[in-house]
Amino acid sequence: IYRVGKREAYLPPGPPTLPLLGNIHIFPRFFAHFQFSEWARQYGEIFSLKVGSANVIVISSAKAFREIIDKNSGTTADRPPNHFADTVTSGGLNIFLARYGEKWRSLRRGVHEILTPQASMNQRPLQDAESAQLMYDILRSPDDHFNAVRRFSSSLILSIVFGKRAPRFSTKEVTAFYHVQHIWEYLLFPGSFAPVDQIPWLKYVPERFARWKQVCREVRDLQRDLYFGLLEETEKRTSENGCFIETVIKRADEWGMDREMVGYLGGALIEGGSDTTSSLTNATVLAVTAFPESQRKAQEELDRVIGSSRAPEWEDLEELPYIRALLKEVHRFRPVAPLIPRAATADLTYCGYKIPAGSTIIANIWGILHDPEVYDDPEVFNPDRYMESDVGTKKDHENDIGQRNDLTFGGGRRICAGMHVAKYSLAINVMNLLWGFEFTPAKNAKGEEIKPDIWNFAQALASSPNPFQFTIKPRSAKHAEIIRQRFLEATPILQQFEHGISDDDAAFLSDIRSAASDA
Ligand code: HEM
Repeated sequence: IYRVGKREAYLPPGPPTLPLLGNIHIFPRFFAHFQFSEWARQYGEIFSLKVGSANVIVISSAKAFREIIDKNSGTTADRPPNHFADTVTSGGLNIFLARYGEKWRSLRRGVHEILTPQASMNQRPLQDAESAQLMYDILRSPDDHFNAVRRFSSSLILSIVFGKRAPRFSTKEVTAFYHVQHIWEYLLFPGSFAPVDQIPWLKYVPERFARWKQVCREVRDLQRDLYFGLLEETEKRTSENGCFIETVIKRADEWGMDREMVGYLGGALIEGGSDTTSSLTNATVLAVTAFPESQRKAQEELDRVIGSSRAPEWEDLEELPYIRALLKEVHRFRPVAPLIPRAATADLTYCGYKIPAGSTIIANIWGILHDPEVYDDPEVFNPDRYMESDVGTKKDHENDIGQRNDLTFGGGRRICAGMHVAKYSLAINVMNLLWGFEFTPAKNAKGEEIKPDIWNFAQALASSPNPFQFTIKPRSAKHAEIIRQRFLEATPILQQFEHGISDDDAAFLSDIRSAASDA
Protein backbone atom coordinates (compact mmCIF):
# COMPACT_ATOMS: atom_id res chain seq x y z
CA ILE A 1 0.00 0.00 0.00
CA TYR A 2 2.88 2.36 0.83
CA ARG A 3 4.18 1.95 -2.71
CA VAL A 4 0.84 2.67 -4.46
CA GLY A 5 0.98 6.10 -6.06
CA LYS A 6 4.76 6.40 -5.62
CA ARG A 7 6.83 7.01 -8.76
CA GLU A 8 9.27 4.16 -9.45
CA ALA A 9 12.90 5.26 -9.93
CA TYR A 10 13.06 3.90 -13.50
CA LEU A 11 10.16 6.12 -14.70
CA PRO A 12 10.65 9.54 -16.31
CA PRO A 13 10.39 12.37 -13.75
CA GLY A 14 7.14 14.20 -13.03
CA PRO A 15 5.19 16.22 -10.47
CA PRO A 16 5.39 15.11 -6.82
CA THR A 17 3.00 12.28 -5.91
CA LEU A 18 0.76 11.57 -2.91
CA PRO A 19 0.47 8.12 -1.34
CA LEU A 20 -2.27 6.01 -2.98
CA LEU A 21 -3.37 8.83 -5.28
CA GLY A 22 -0.13 9.44 -7.14
CA ASN A 23 -0.99 12.49 -9.26
CA ILE A 24 -4.76 11.92 -9.47
CA HIS A 25 -5.43 15.06 -7.43
CA ILE A 26 -3.65 17.29 -9.97
CA PHE A 27 -4.51 15.40 -13.17
CA PRO A 28 -5.97 18.10 -15.47
CA ARG A 29 -9.54 17.46 -16.68
CA PHE A 30 -10.09 20.21 -19.20
CA PHE A 31 -7.67 21.41 -21.87
CA ALA A 32 -5.14 18.98 -20.39
CA HIS A 33 -2.67 19.81 -23.20
CA PHE A 34 -2.00 23.24 -21.66
CA GLN A 35 -1.01 21.77 -18.30
CA PHE A 36 0.96 18.94 -19.94
CA SER A 37 2.91 21.49 -21.99
CA GLU A 38 3.61 23.45 -18.79
CA TRP A 39 4.93 20.29 -17.11
CA ALA A 40 6.98 19.44 -20.22
CA ARG A 41 8.86 22.76 -19.78
CA GLN A 42 9.47 21.81 -16.14
CA TYR A 43 10.22 18.07 -16.37
CA GLY A 44 11.32 17.64 -19.98
CA GLU A 45 10.26 16.07 -23.29
CA ILE A 46 9.16 12.91 -21.46
CA PHE A 47 7.56 12.95 -18.02
CA SER A 48 5.33 10.61 -16.07
CA LEU A 49 2.21 10.86 -13.96
CA LYS A 50 0.99 8.26 -11.49
CA VAL A 51 -2.73 7.50 -11.45
CA GLY A 52 -2.86 5.26 -8.40
CA SER A 53 -0.49 2.48 -9.38
CA ALA A 54 -0.97 3.05 -13.13
CA ASN A 55 1.53 4.97 -15.28
CA VAL A 56 0.83 7.76 -17.73
CA ILE A 57 3.82 8.77 -19.85
CA VAL A 58 3.56 12.11 -21.68
CA ILE A 59 5.86 12.82 -24.63
CA SER A 60 6.32 16.36 -25.90
CA SER A 61 9.07 16.39 -28.54
CA ALA A 62 9.24 15.38 -32.21
CA LYS A 63 12.20 13.13 -31.38
CA ALA A 64 10.36 11.25 -28.62
CA PHE A 65 7.38 10.89 -30.96
CA ARG A 66 9.60 9.43 -33.70
CA GLU A 67 11.35 7.01 -31.33
CA ILE A 68 8.34 5.88 -29.32
CA ILE A 69 5.33 6.13 -31.66
CA ASP A 70 6.86 5.69 -35.14
CA LYS A 71 9.85 3.43 -34.58
CA ASN A 72 8.35 1.35 -31.76
CA SER A 73 4.97 1.17 -33.45
CA GLY A 74 4.65 -2.59 -32.84
CA THR A 75 4.77 -1.92 -29.09
CA THR A 76 2.84 1.35 -28.90
CA ALA A 77 -0.06 0.81 -31.32
CA ASP A 78 -2.51 -0.13 -28.57
CA ARG A 79 -5.08 2.27 -27.08
CA PRO A 80 -5.68 2.46 -23.33
CA PRO A 81 -8.47 0.19 -21.99
CA ASN A 82 -11.86 1.86 -22.13
CA HIS A 83 -14.72 0.06 -20.43
CA PHE A 84 -17.33 2.60 -21.60
CA ALA A 85 -16.27 2.16 -25.24
CA ASP A 86 -16.36 -1.63 -24.86
CA THR A 87 -19.86 -1.47 -23.36
CA VAL A 88 -21.23 0.88 -26.01
CA THR A 89 -19.68 -0.70 -29.11
CA SER A 90 -20.18 -4.46 -28.59
CA GLY A 91 -16.82 -5.20 -26.97
CA GLY A 92 -14.73 -2.38 -28.47
CA LEU A 93 -15.57 -2.23 -32.19
CA ASN A 94 -14.94 1.51 -32.62
CA ILE A 95 -11.75 1.61 -34.74
CA PHE A 96 -10.40 4.73 -33.00
CA LEU A 97 -10.65 3.23 -29.53
CA ALA A 98 -10.19 -0.48 -30.39
CA ARG A 99 -7.42 -2.40 -28.64
CA TYR A 100 -4.55 -3.45 -30.89
CA GLY A 101 -5.44 -6.98 -32.05
CA GLU A 102 -7.32 -9.06 -34.59
CA LYS A 103 -10.56 -7.03 -34.52
CA TRP A 104 -8.67 -3.77 -35.06
CA ARG A 105 -6.69 -5.37 -37.93
CA SER A 106 -9.91 -6.42 -39.70
CA LEU A 107 -11.44 -2.96 -39.27
CA ARG A 108 -8.29 -1.24 -40.49
CA ARG A 109 -8.00 -3.59 -43.52
CA GLY A 110 -11.50 -2.54 -44.57
CA VAL A 111 -10.77 1.16 -44.11
CA HIS A 112 -7.65 0.95 -46.27
CA GLU A 113 -9.87 -0.05 -49.16
CA ILE A 114 -11.32 3.46 -49.44
CA LEU A 115 -8.68 5.59 -47.81
CA THR A 116 -5.31 4.74 -49.41
CA PRO A 117 -3.84 7.70 -51.35
CA GLN A 118 -4.92 6.05 -54.63
CA ALA A 119 -8.42 5.08 -53.46
CA SER A 120 -8.95 8.50 -51.85
CA MET A 121 -8.61 10.09 -55.29
CA ASN A 122 -11.94 8.51 -56.27
CA GLN A 123 -13.65 10.76 -53.73
CA ARG A 124 -12.34 14.00 -55.25
CA PRO A 125 -15.23 14.77 -57.65
CA LEU A 126 -17.64 14.42 -54.74
CA GLN A 127 -15.43 16.58 -52.49
CA ASP A 128 -15.36 19.30 -55.18
CA ALA A 129 -19.14 19.08 -55.58
CA GLU A 130 -19.80 19.29 -51.82
CA SER A 131 -17.38 22.20 -51.61
CA ALA A 132 -19.37 23.94 -54.37
CA GLN A 133 -22.50 23.61 -52.22
CA LEU A 134 -20.59 24.86 -49.17
CA MET A 135 -19.62 28.02 -51.08
CA TYR A 136 -23.16 28.56 -52.28
CA ASP A 137 -24.60 27.93 -48.78
CA ILE A 138 -22.34 30.66 -47.38
CA LEU A 139 -23.21 33.00 -50.26
CA ARG A 140 -26.94 32.50 -49.50
CA SER A 141 -26.70 32.61 -45.68
CA PRO A 142 -23.37 34.01 -44.50
CA ASP A 143 -24.53 34.01 -40.87
CA ASP A 144 -24.80 30.20 -40.96
CA HIS A 145 -21.20 29.76 -42.15
CA PHE A 146 -20.22 27.73 -39.10
CA ASN A 147 -22.78 24.99 -39.60
CA ALA A 148 -22.40 25.16 -43.39
CA VAL A 149 -18.83 23.95 -42.90
CA ARG A 150 -19.98 21.20 -40.53
CA ARG A 151 -22.63 20.13 -43.03
CA PHE A 152 -19.94 19.78 -45.68
CA SER A 153 -17.93 17.28 -43.61
CA SER A 154 -20.92 15.27 -42.44
CA SER A 155 -22.46 15.10 -45.88
CA LEU A 156 -19.17 14.08 -47.48
CA ILE A 157 -18.46 11.25 -45.06
CA LEU A 158 -22.09 10.03 -45.11
CA SER A 159 -21.89 9.85 -48.92
CA ILE A 160 -18.49 8.16 -48.98
CA VAL A 161 -19.46 5.58 -46.37
CA PHE A 162 -23.20 4.99 -46.73
CA GLY A 163 -23.84 6.56 -50.15
CA LYS A 164 -26.40 9.07 -48.83
CA ARG A 165 -25.68 12.76 -48.53
CA ALA A 166 -26.97 15.46 -46.18
CA PRO A 167 -28.15 18.53 -48.09
CA ARG A 168 -28.83 20.55 -44.91
CA PHE A 169 -27.31 20.82 -41.44
CA SER A 170 -30.79 19.94 -40.20
CA THR A 171 -30.92 16.73 -42.30
CA LYS A 172 -32.22 13.95 -40.04
CA GLU A 173 -28.99 11.90 -39.97
CA VAL A 174 -26.79 14.92 -39.19
CA THR A 175 -29.05 16.05 -36.35
CA ALA A 176 -29.12 12.50 -34.96
CA PHE A 177 -25.35 12.24 -35.30
CA TYR A 178 -24.52 15.45 -33.41
CA HIS A 179 -27.07 14.60 -30.72
CA VAL A 180 -25.48 11.24 -29.91
CA GLN A 181 -21.92 12.46 -30.52
CA HIS A 182 -22.35 15.10 -27.85
CA ILE A 183 -23.33 12.51 -25.21
CA TRP A 184 -20.70 10.01 -26.46
CA GLU A 185 -17.90 12.57 -26.12
CA TYR A 186 -19.12 13.51 -22.66
CA LEU A 187 -19.07 9.85 -21.66
CA LEU A 188 -15.53 9.38 -23.01
CA PHE A 189 -14.21 12.63 -21.55
CA PRO A 190 -11.81 11.76 -18.70
CA GLY A 191 -13.39 12.52 -15.34
CA SER A 192 -17.04 12.75 -16.47
CA PHE A 193 -17.89 9.51 -14.69
CA ALA A 194 -16.36 6.98 -12.27
CA PRO A 195 -12.81 5.88 -13.27
CA VAL A 196 -13.78 2.23 -13.93
CA ASP A 197 -10.66 1.53 -15.99
CA GLN A 198 -8.43 2.53 -13.08
CA ILE A 199 -10.63 0.98 -10.34
CA PRO A 200 -12.17 -2.11 -12.00
CA TRP A 201 -14.49 -3.15 -9.12
CA LEU A 202 -16.55 -0.01 -9.88
CA LYS A 203 -17.98 -1.98 -12.84
CA TYR A 204 -20.04 -3.99 -10.36
CA VAL A 205 -21.67 -1.03 -8.58
CA PRO A 206 -25.48 -1.26 -9.09
CA GLU A 207 -26.90 0.98 -11.76
CA ARG A 208 -28.76 3.27 -9.35
CA PHE A 209 -25.36 4.42 -8.00
CA ALA A 210 -23.61 4.32 -11.38
CA ARG A 211 -25.22 6.75 -13.80
CA TRP A 212 -22.62 5.91 -16.45
CA LYS A 213 -24.39 2.57 -17.01
CA GLN A 214 -27.55 4.38 -18.04
CA VAL A 215 -25.60 6.81 -20.25
CA CYS A 216 -23.75 3.91 -21.94
CA ARG A 217 -27.10 2.31 -22.76
CA GLU A 218 -28.49 5.59 -24.10
CA VAL A 219 -25.45 6.14 -26.36
CA ARG A 220 -25.51 2.52 -27.51
CA ASP A 221 -29.21 2.72 -28.48
CA LEU A 222 -28.81 6.05 -30.28
CA GLN A 223 -25.68 4.95 -32.17
CA ARG A 224 -27.26 1.66 -33.19
CA ASP A 225 -30.40 3.41 -34.45
CA LEU A 226 -28.29 5.66 -36.64
CA TYR A 227 -25.40 3.42 -37.77
CA PHE A 228 -27.34 0.18 -38.23
CA GLY A 229 -30.30 2.12 -39.71
CA LEU A 230 -27.96 3.49 -42.40
CA LEU A 231 -26.46 0.04 -42.89
CA GLU A 232 -29.89 -1.47 -43.40
CA GLU A 233 -30.78 1.23 -45.94
CA THR A 234 -27.61 0.46 -47.89
CA GLU A 235 -28.32 -3.28 -47.76
CA LYS A 236 -31.85 -2.75 -49.09
CA ARG A 237 -30.97 -0.24 -51.81
CA THR A 238 -31.50 -1.74 -55.23
CA SER A 239 -29.10 0.49 -57.19
CA GLU A 240 -25.46 0.83 -56.09
CA ASN A 241 -23.50 4.11 -56.08
CA GLY A 242 -20.06 2.76 -55.17
CA CYS A 243 -20.12 3.71 -51.48
CA PHE A 244 -17.74 2.07 -49.00
CA ILE A 245 -20.32 -0.03 -47.18
CA GLU A 246 -21.43 -1.67 -50.44
CA THR A 247 -17.87 -2.97 -50.84
CA VAL A 248 -17.58 -3.99 -47.18
CA ILE A 249 -20.82 -5.97 -47.36
CA LYS A 250 -19.46 -7.90 -50.36
CA ARG A 251 -16.02 -8.52 -48.85
CA ALA A 252 -16.86 -8.82 -45.15
CA ASP A 253 -15.99 -12.55 -45.00
CA GLU A 254 -12.66 -12.03 -46.72
CA TRP A 255 -11.78 -9.26 -44.22
CA GLY A 256 -13.02 -11.28 -41.22
CA MET A 257 -15.87 -8.90 -40.41
CA ASP A 258 -19.34 -9.74 -39.12
CA ARG A 259 -22.36 -7.41 -39.36
CA GLU A 260 -21.64 -5.82 -35.97
CA MET A 261 -18.18 -4.83 -37.17
CA VAL A 262 -19.53 -3.48 -40.46
CA GLY A 263 -22.08 -1.26 -38.67
CA TYR A 264 -19.59 0.09 -36.13
CA LEU A 265 -16.92 0.66 -38.76
CA GLY A 266 -19.33 2.77 -40.80
CA GLY A 267 -20.37 4.65 -37.67
CA ALA A 268 -16.81 5.30 -36.48
CA LEU A 269 -15.91 6.73 -39.89
CA ILE A 270 -18.81 9.16 -39.59
CA GLU A 271 -17.40 10.17 -36.18
CA GLY A 272 -13.84 10.54 -37.51
CA GLY A 273 -14.83 12.34 -40.68
CA SER A 274 -17.39 14.79 -39.31
CA ASP A 275 -15.95 17.14 -36.75
CA THR A 276 -12.28 16.93 -37.72
CA THR A 277 -12.01 18.61 -41.13
CA SER A 278 -14.84 20.99 -40.25
CA SER A 279 -13.11 22.06 -37.00
CA LEU A 280 -9.93 22.80 -38.87
CA THR A 281 -11.73 24.67 -41.66
CA ASN A 282 -13.58 26.79 -39.10
CA ALA A 283 -10.30 27.30 -37.20
CA THR A 284 -8.73 28.56 -40.46
CA VAL A 285 -11.50 31.11 -40.95
CA LEU A 286 -11.08 32.24 -37.35
CA ALA A 287 -7.30 32.50 -37.76
CA VAL A 288 -7.33 34.52 -41.00
CA THR A 289 -9.89 36.90 -39.47
CA ALA A 290 -7.86 37.33 -36.30
CA PHE A 291 -4.59 37.68 -38.27
CA PRO A 292 -5.70 39.73 -41.32
CA GLU A 293 -2.19 39.95 -42.72
CA SER A 294 -2.35 36.20 -43.49
CA GLN A 295 -5.69 36.71 -45.29
CA ARG A 296 -4.27 39.58 -47.31
CA LYS A 297 -1.23 37.58 -48.41
CA ALA A 298 -3.32 34.50 -49.29
CA GLN A 299 -5.73 36.57 -51.37
CA GLU A 300 -2.97 38.45 -53.10
CA GLU A 301 -1.53 35.06 -54.16
CA LEU A 302 -4.92 33.69 -55.24
CA ASP A 303 -5.66 36.83 -57.28
CA ARG A 304 -2.28 36.63 -58.98
CA VAL A 305 -2.44 32.91 -59.83
CA ILE A 306 -6.18 32.25 -60.28
CA GLY A 307 -7.77 35.66 -60.86
CA SER A 308 -11.52 36.25 -60.73
CA SER A 309 -12.68 34.47 -63.87
CA ARG A 310 -12.52 30.94 -62.43
CA ALA A 311 -12.45 29.19 -59.04
CA PRO A 312 -9.34 27.38 -57.70
CA GLU A 313 -8.73 23.68 -58.38
CA TRP A 314 -6.59 21.16 -56.48
CA GLU A 315 -3.92 21.28 -59.24
CA ASP A 316 -3.43 25.03 -58.56
CA LEU A 317 -1.95 24.22 -55.16
CA GLU A 318 1.39 23.57 -56.87
CA GLU A 319 1.51 27.30 -57.77
CA LEU A 320 0.26 28.53 -54.38
CA PRO A 321 3.13 28.29 -51.88
CA TYR A 322 1.55 30.69 -49.39
CA ILE A 323 -1.71 28.69 -49.31
CA ARG A 324 0.31 25.50 -48.77
CA ALA A 325 2.13 27.20 -45.89
CA LEU A 326 -1.17 28.45 -44.46
CA LEU A 327 -2.60 24.90 -44.47
CA LYS A 328 0.41 23.58 -42.56
CA GLU A 329 0.24 26.48 -40.12
CA VAL A 330 -3.41 25.91 -39.21
CA HIS A 331 -2.61 22.27 -38.35
CA ARG A 332 0.16 23.53 -36.06
CA PHE A 333 -1.78 26.48 -34.65
CA ARG A 334 -4.92 24.52 -33.68
CA PRO A 335 -4.27 20.76 -33.90
CA VAL A 336 -7.57 18.87 -34.03
CA ALA A 337 -6.26 16.19 -31.66
CA PRO A 338 -3.97 18.06 -29.24
CA LEU A 339 -3.36 14.79 -27.34
CA ILE A 340 -3.13 11.31 -28.88
CA PRO A 341 -3.59 8.39 -26.46
CA ARG A 342 -1.71 5.12 -26.91
CA ALA A 343 -0.78 2.20 -24.66
CA ALA A 344 2.41 0.11 -24.46
CA THR A 345 2.02 -3.64 -24.96
CA ALA A 346 5.61 -4.42 -23.83
CA ASP A 347 8.34 -2.65 -21.86
CA LEU A 348 10.40 -0.13 -23.82
CA THR A 349 13.09 2.38 -22.95
CA TYR A 350 13.71 5.94 -24.03
CA CYS A 351 16.69 8.05 -22.97
CA GLY A 352 17.41 5.64 -20.13
CA TYR A 353 13.86 5.72 -18.75
CA LYS A 354 11.63 2.67 -18.74
CA ILE A 355 8.08 2.76 -20.12
CA PRO A 356 6.55 -0.36 -18.61
CA ALA A 357 4.06 -2.56 -20.49
CA GLY A 358 0.50 -1.40 -19.81
CA SER A 359 1.46 2.29 -19.48
CA THR A 360 -0.76 4.86 -21.14
CA ILE A 361 1.33 6.99 -23.51
CA ILE A 362 0.04 10.42 -24.40
CA ALA A 363 1.57 12.14 -27.41
CA ASN A 364 1.31 15.82 -26.52
CA ILE A 365 0.95 17.19 -30.05
CA TRP A 366 0.03 20.64 -28.75
CA GLY A 367 3.18 20.78 -26.63
CA ILE A 368 5.38 19.68 -29.54
CA LEU A 369 3.93 22.28 -31.92
CA HIS A 370 3.81 25.16 -29.41
CA ASP A 371 7.27 24.76 -27.91
CA PRO A 372 8.84 28.26 -27.81
CA GLU A 373 12.30 26.67 -27.97
CA VAL A 374 11.42 25.20 -31.38
CA TYR A 375 8.94 27.69 -32.91
CA ASP A 376 9.18 31.49 -32.98
CA ASP A 377 6.13 33.04 -31.29
CA PRO A 378 4.18 29.77 -31.30
CA GLU A 379 0.90 31.48 -30.29
CA VAL A 380 0.93 33.66 -33.41
CA PHE A 381 -0.75 32.40 -36.59
CA ASN A 382 2.04 32.99 -39.07
CA PRO A 383 2.08 30.92 -42.30
CA ASP A 384 5.36 32.59 -43.26
CA ARG A 385 7.20 30.27 -40.88
CA TYR A 386 6.42 27.45 -43.39
CA MET A 387 7.59 29.61 -46.32
CA GLU A 388 10.99 29.76 -44.70
CA SER A 389 11.17 26.12 -43.63
CA ASP A 390 9.18 23.03 -44.62
CA VAL A 391 8.76 22.13 -40.94
CA GLY A 392 8.06 25.68 -39.73
CA THR A 393 10.64 25.59 -36.92
CA LYS A 394 13.46 27.96 -36.04
CA LYS A 395 16.47 27.39 -38.31
CA ASP A 396 18.49 25.50 -35.68
CA HIS A 397 15.65 22.98 -35.11
CA GLU A 398 14.88 22.18 -38.77
CA ASN A 399 16.95 19.03 -38.72
CA ASP A 400 15.90 17.78 -35.28
CA ILE A 401 15.15 14.06 -35.34
CA GLY A 402 11.46 13.44 -36.09
CA GLN A 403 10.59 16.94 -37.36
CA ARG A 404 7.71 16.75 -39.84
CA ASN A 405 4.77 18.94 -40.79
CA ASP A 406 1.98 16.36 -40.48
CA LEU A 407 2.38 15.22 -36.88
CA THR A 408 -1.23 16.23 -36.25
CA PHE A 409 -2.34 13.07 -38.08
CA GLY A 410 -0.48 10.87 -35.59
CA GLY A 411 2.01 8.19 -36.54
CA GLY A 412 3.02 4.55 -36.64
CA ARG A 413 0.46 1.84 -37.37
CA ARG A 414 -2.45 3.91 -36.14
CA ILE A 415 -1.76 7.02 -38.15
CA CYS A 416 -4.98 8.72 -39.29
CA ALA A 417 -6.52 6.51 -41.95
CA GLY A 418 -8.43 9.44 -43.44
CA MET A 419 -5.53 11.86 -43.87
CA HIS A 420 -5.60 11.92 -47.68
CA VAL A 421 -9.33 12.62 -47.81
CA ALA A 422 -8.92 15.19 -45.02
CA LYS A 423 -6.01 17.01 -46.68
CA TYR A 424 -7.93 17.33 -49.96
CA SER A 425 -11.11 18.59 -48.24
CA LEU A 426 -9.21 21.12 -46.22
CA ALA A 427 -7.17 22.37 -49.18
CA ILE A 428 -10.07 22.83 -51.60
CA ASN A 429 -12.29 24.45 -48.98
CA VAL A 430 -9.62 26.84 -47.75
CA MET A 431 -8.65 27.79 -51.31
CA ASN A 432 -12.28 28.31 -52.29
CA LEU A 433 -13.22 30.26 -49.16
CA LEU A 434 -10.26 32.63 -49.36
CA TRP A 435 -10.67 33.06 -53.11
CA GLY A 436 -14.41 33.80 -52.87
CA PHE A 437 -15.00 35.66 -49.59
CA GLU A 438 -13.68 38.47 -47.45
CA PHE A 439 -13.69 37.70 -43.70
CA THR A 440 -13.68 40.66 -41.31
CA PRO A 441 -14.41 40.92 -37.57
CA ALA A 442 -18.04 41.64 -36.66
CA LYS A 443 -18.89 45.09 -35.20
CA ASN A 444 -20.71 45.88 -31.97
CA ALA A 445 -23.62 48.35 -31.58
CA LYS A 446 -21.11 51.24 -31.40
CA GLY A 447 -19.59 50.18 -34.70
CA GLU A 448 -16.36 48.97 -33.07
CA GLU A 449 -14.71 45.75 -34.26
CA ILE A 450 -15.18 42.72 -31.97
CA LYS A 451 -11.77 41.13 -31.59
CA PRO A 452 -11.96 37.44 -32.64
CA ASP A 453 -11.22 35.22 -29.63
CA ILE A 454 -8.64 32.69 -30.80
CA TRP A 455 -8.87 30.80 -27.49
CA ASN A 456 -12.62 30.17 -27.54
CA PHE A 457 -12.51 26.45 -28.25
CA ALA A 458 -14.90 23.75 -27.01
CA GLN A 459 -13.96 21.45 -24.14
CA ALA A 460 -14.20 18.32 -26.24
CA LEU A 461 -12.04 15.39 -27.33
CA ALA A 462 -11.44 17.00 -30.72
CA SER A 463 -10.40 20.63 -30.57
CA SER A 464 -13.10 22.69 -32.24
CA PRO A 465 -13.69 26.48 -32.17
CA ASN A 466 -16.97 27.62 -30.66
CA PRO A 467 -19.21 29.50 -33.09
CA PHE A 468 -17.91 33.03 -33.63
CA GLN A 469 -19.27 36.15 -35.26
CA PHE A 470 -17.76 37.99 -38.17
CA THR A 471 -18.75 39.52 -41.46
CA ILE A 472 -18.47 37.52 -44.66
CA LYS A 473 -18.89 39.12 -48.06
CA PRO A 474 -18.25 37.79 -51.57
CA ARG A 475 -15.10 39.43 -52.90
CA SER A 476 -16.91 40.72 -56.02
CA ALA A 477 -20.07 40.18 -58.07
CA LYS A 478 -17.94 38.11 -60.45
CA HIS A 479 -16.82 35.79 -57.65
CA ALA A 480 -20.45 35.43 -56.51
CA GLU A 481 -21.55 34.52 -60.03
CA ILE A 482 -18.88 31.80 -60.33
CA ILE A 483 -19.89 30.39 -56.93
CA ARG A 484 -23.52 30.17 -58.13
CA GLN A 485 -22.52 28.56 -61.45
CA ARG A 486 -20.30 25.99 -59.77
CA PHE A 487 -23.09 25.02 -57.43
CA LEU A 488 -25.39 24.32 -60.39
CA GLU A 489 -22.67 22.38 -62.24
CA ALA A 490 -22.20 20.15 -59.18
CA THR A 491 -25.82 18.92 -59.35
CA PRO A 492 -25.32 15.68 -61.37
CA ILE A 493 -22.56 14.46 -59.02
CA LEU A 494 -24.49 15.32 -55.88
CA GLN A 495 -27.67 13.69 -57.23
CA GLN A 496 -25.98 10.27 -57.25
CA PHE A 497 -26.13 10.44 -53.46
CA GLU A 498 -29.64 11.83 -53.09
CA HIS A 499 -31.69 8.65 -53.27
CA GLY A 500 -33.66 8.02 -50.09
CA ILE A 501 -33.33 11.60 -48.81
CA SER A 502 -36.34 13.01 -46.93
CA ASP A 503 -39.11 15.00 -48.64
CA ASP A 504 -37.98 18.11 -46.75
CA ASP A 505 -34.41 17.71 -48.00
CA ALA A 506 -35.66 17.13 -51.55
CA ALA A 507 -37.88 20.25 -51.39
CA PHE A 508 -34.97 22.30 -50.02
CA LEU A 509 -32.68 21.19 -52.86
CA SER A 510 -35.28 21.86 -55.47
CA ASP A 511 -35.81 25.39 -54.06
CA ILE A 512 -32.15 26.36 -53.90
CA ARG A 513 -31.36 24.88 -57.32
CA SER A 514 -34.22 26.74 -59.00
CA ALA A 515 -33.27 29.97 -57.19
CA ALA A 516 -29.68 29.54 -58.42
CA SER A 517 -30.68 28.91 -62.01
CA ASP A 518 -33.21 31.77 -62.02
CA ALA A 519 -30.64 34.26 -60.71
C1 HEM B 1 -8.14 17.38 -40.36
C2 HEM B 1 -8.70 16.22 -40.27
C3 HEM B 1 -8.22 15.07 -39.43
C4 HEM B 1 -7.26 15.01 -38.46
C5 HEM B 1 -6.36 16.14 -37.96
C6 HEM B 1 -7.22 13.64 -37.98
C7 HEM B 1 -6.37 13.20 -36.98
C8 HEM B 1 -6.35 11.89 -36.52
C9 HEM B 1 -5.51 11.43 -35.44
C10 HEM B 1 -4.55 12.29 -34.64
C11 HEM B 1 -5.75 10.10 -35.29
C12 HEM B 1 -5.07 9.19 -34.28
C13 HEM B 1 -3.77 8.73 -34.89
C14 HEM B 1 -2.82 8.02 -33.95
O1 HEM B 1 -3.22 7.34 -33.00
O2 HEM B 1 -1.61 8.14 -34.20
C15 HEM B 1 -6.72 9.72 -36.28
C16 HEM B 1 -7.19 8.45 -36.44
C17 HEM B 1 -8.09 8.09 -37.41
N1 HEM B 1 -8.65 8.91 -38.36
FE1 HEM B 1 -8.33 10.88 -38.59
N2 HEM B 1 -8.13 12.91 -38.68
C18 HEM B 1 -8.77 13.74 -39.57
C19 HEM B 1 -9.75 13.39 -40.48
C20 HEM B 1 -10.18 12.11 -40.70
C21 HEM B 1 -11.16 11.74 -41.70
C22 HEM B 1 -11.83 12.70 -42.67
C23 HEM B 1 -11.32 10.38 -41.60
C24 HEM B 1 -12.21 9.48 -42.41
C25 HEM B 1 -12.48 9.66 -43.66
C26 HEM B 1 -10.45 9.91 -40.55
C27 HEM B 1 -10.30 8.59 -40.17
C28 HEM B 1 -9.51 8.16 -39.13
C29 HEM B 1 -9.49 6.78 -38.67
C30 HEM B 1 -10.30 5.61 -39.25
C31 HEM B 1 -8.61 6.73 -37.58
C32 HEM B 1 -8.34 5.54 -36.69
C33 HEM B 1 -7.01 4.94 -36.90
C34 HEM B 1 -6.78 3.77 -35.95
O3 HEM B 1 -6.95 3.90 -34.72
O4 HEM B 1 -6.39 2.72 -36.47
N3 HEM B 1 -9.77 10.98 -40.02
N4 HEM B 1 -7.08 10.82 -37.02
